[in-house]
Amino acid sequence: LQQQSNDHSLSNNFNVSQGVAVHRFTSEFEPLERLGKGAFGSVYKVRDKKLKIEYAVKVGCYKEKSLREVRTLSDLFHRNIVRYYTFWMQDTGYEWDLRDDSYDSYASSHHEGNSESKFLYIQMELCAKNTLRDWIDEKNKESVQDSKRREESLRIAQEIVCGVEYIHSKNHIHRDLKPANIMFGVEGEVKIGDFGLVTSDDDDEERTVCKGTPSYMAPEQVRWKYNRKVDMFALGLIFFELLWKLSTGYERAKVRFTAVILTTVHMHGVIIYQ
Ligand SMILES: Nc1ncnc2c1ncn2[C@@H]1O[C@H](COP(=O)(O)OP(=O)(O)OP(=O)(O)O)[C@@H](O)[C@H]1O
Repeated sequence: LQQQSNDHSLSNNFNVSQGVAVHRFTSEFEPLERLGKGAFGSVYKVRDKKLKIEYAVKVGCYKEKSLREVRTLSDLFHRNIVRYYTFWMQDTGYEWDLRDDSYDSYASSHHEGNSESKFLYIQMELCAKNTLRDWIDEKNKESVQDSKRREESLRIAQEIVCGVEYIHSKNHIHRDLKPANIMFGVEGEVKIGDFGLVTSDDDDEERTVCKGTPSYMAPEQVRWKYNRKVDMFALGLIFFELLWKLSTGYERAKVRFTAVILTTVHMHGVIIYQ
């Protein structure tokens, strides 16, 4: 697998995709299930036909910016970060037909006449289906506060911090940390995923537009000038949700409001007396 990963390094893949790999997805993998759908595209559970090993493959329209997810993932190797294997581009997309559980590949319709590859495929390790969002929702269903919740929350929180610390040590900012982007590996270990909004900690150009998920975004993230601390803001909100039952949007908004006030106080040295 390491060899395969090396063979298909960032620079090699362009050549591979323009040459032989036109239908690589369906020729090498058996798609088993659609795991999720996001802004970029869909993520599929697949089985490698030769190796008989299951992976996750993310399929979306190719844009120059979508390569930053691949670039970052290929730079990261950590137990708490979803493992990247390889990527390639095809001029055919892929659509899972939910009505009859069948699937088909399709040619791009919106870039017709353009001979360049138009779909990006990212092969990753397969994580458990339930994300941290599901874990929190499940815990919130329990009427009495589960005594194990604190214990498990602490372990999860520590692992998220480990992953984020590593991302920052490589000079990246995730920018979209939220429970739905935190998954679990085979041993229940945390796996941070969805690096679609990742940016470099010294790349001002990428920060001219407001990006992220509003309910987890640091207040300064709407402006151009911010740094890795925006990830820490999101972490704080995730820790609240891990530990306490914030079942309504109103409760969530209250926590976020408090967090914004505290951040403002911290950033501007303002003390508010009530
Ligand atoms: N490696 C993986 N293993 C298992 N499931 C995954 C994996 N990667 C993603 N998923 C599932 O697919 C869903 C969509 O993935 P992801 O968030 O990466 O896509 P996206 O298009 O970038 O979404 P977004 O709109 O949040 O940016 C996730 O919520 C998760 O449930």
